[in-house]
Amino acid sequence: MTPALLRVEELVAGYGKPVVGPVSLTLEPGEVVGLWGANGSGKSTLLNAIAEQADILSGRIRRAPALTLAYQAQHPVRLATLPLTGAEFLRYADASSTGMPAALQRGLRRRIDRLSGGEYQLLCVWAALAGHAELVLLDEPTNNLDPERETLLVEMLAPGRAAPGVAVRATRARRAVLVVSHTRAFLERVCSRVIEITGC
Ligand SMILES: Nc1ncnc2c1ncn2[C@@H]1O[C@H](COP(=O)(O)OP(=O)(O)OP(=O)(O)O)[C@@H](O)[C@H]1O
Repeated sequence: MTPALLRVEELVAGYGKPVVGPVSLTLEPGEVVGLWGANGSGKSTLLNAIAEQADILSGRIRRAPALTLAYQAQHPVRLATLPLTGAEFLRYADASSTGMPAALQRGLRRRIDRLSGGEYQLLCVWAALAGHAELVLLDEPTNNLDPERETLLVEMLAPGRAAPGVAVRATRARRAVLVVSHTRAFLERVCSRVIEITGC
C-alpha cells in the first residue's frame, strides 16, 4: 500500500484561539482534493496549519517523511517593480515550462511585474504544479481568472477534464494537491473529493 502524503486528524487550528475544525482528511499521492466552505469558515487557516503558519490547538498533522510542499497563497505576493521574466521566475521556482499552454508561454519572455493579475496568478500556479513539491496547496487559484484561463487551470489540475482541444500537463503522478475554493462548481471539475470546511 502506498503511504499517505498527509494525514490531518481531528485538527482544530487557529491563531491563539480556535478558528477551524475539528477536521480530518487523508491525502494520497496523485489525489486532487477540494476544501469548500463559506467566507471565513477557516479554509486558509487549515492550509496555514498544514504549512506550519497557524497554531495547532488540538489533534495532529502527520506528514510523509521529508515531504516537500509548495503553497500558493490567496493573494500571491508581487513587488510593484521586479525586473524578472516569467522564464526566470520559473527557474527560481525550479519549475519546468514543458507542457505549458501557449497562452501562458507568452508570459515567459515578459517581466512578471508587467503581467496582468490573471496572467501572474496562473504563472504562480504553474510554478507550484510544475516544480518538485510533492504536496501543493492552492488557495483560491481561480482568483483573477477569466473563463478561458479557468479552463486552462482545470486542465493543469485535472488533465482531460477541460474543453476538447486543451491539452496541458503540469501534474505529476505522485503529487497531491489540496485546493481551496468557495466555488463548489470549480472544485467539482478538478477534484476527486470535496471536503466541506466549517468554522469552530
Ligand atoms: N493571522 C490571523 N490572525 C488572527 N485571525 C485570523 C488570521 N487570519 C485569519 N484569521 C481569522 O480566521 C477566520 C477564518 O479566516 P480564513 O481566512 O481561514 O477563512 P476562509 O474560509 O479562508 O475565508 P475566505 O473564503 O474569505 O478566504 C476569520 O475570522 C479571520 O478573521
